[in-house]
Amino acid sequence: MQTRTVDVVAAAIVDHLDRPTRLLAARRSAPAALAGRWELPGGKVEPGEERHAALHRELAEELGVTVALGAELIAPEGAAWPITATHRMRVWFASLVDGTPAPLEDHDELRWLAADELDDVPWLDGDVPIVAALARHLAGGRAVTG
Ligand SMILES: Nc1nc2c([nH]c(=O)n2[C@H]2C[C@H](O)[C@@H](COP(=O)(O)OP(=O)(O)OP(=O)(O)O)O2)c(=O)[nH]1
Repeated sequence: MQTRTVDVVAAAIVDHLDRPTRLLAARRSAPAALAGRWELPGGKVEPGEERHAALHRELAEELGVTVALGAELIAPEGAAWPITATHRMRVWFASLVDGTPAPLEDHDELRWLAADELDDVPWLDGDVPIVAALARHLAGGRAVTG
């Protein structure tokens, strides 16, 4: 039987899209198997929902913020990052437009991490290559505007 792939969207929220130096990381509080691991805020795209709309909805629900989306962080093989055997994730850079991020839902801690601090937290396994790509952007100081 073929398993359907679950589409996830997430945001690499940075301090500035024109010269990113820090990334907002979120620690999961549930489910138990993932609690304590760090990720990019976001979630599953609902049936019939457009990806950007899903991402804005998730960020409002989880962090209480509005963002401006920048460039997409494209995976080496196609746009989507294969985060688990059944889930693939699209990632966009984003910057805050309104609200102060708070761990309202699904997370119990948030941290702004500089390029040399990204390894300080235990990321979800599927995020490790994504974070490595993000580290290069933070260190490189190039614009990630849309
Ligand atoms: N949001 C997010 N999910 C990730 C990341 N890396 C990773 O492997 N995942 C996995 C964890 C989950 O199995 C899945 C996303 O599910 P989720 O629980 O965040 O989605 P959701 O907010 O829509 O949750 P729900 O409605 O199903 O409760 O993708 C990441 O960086 N961000």
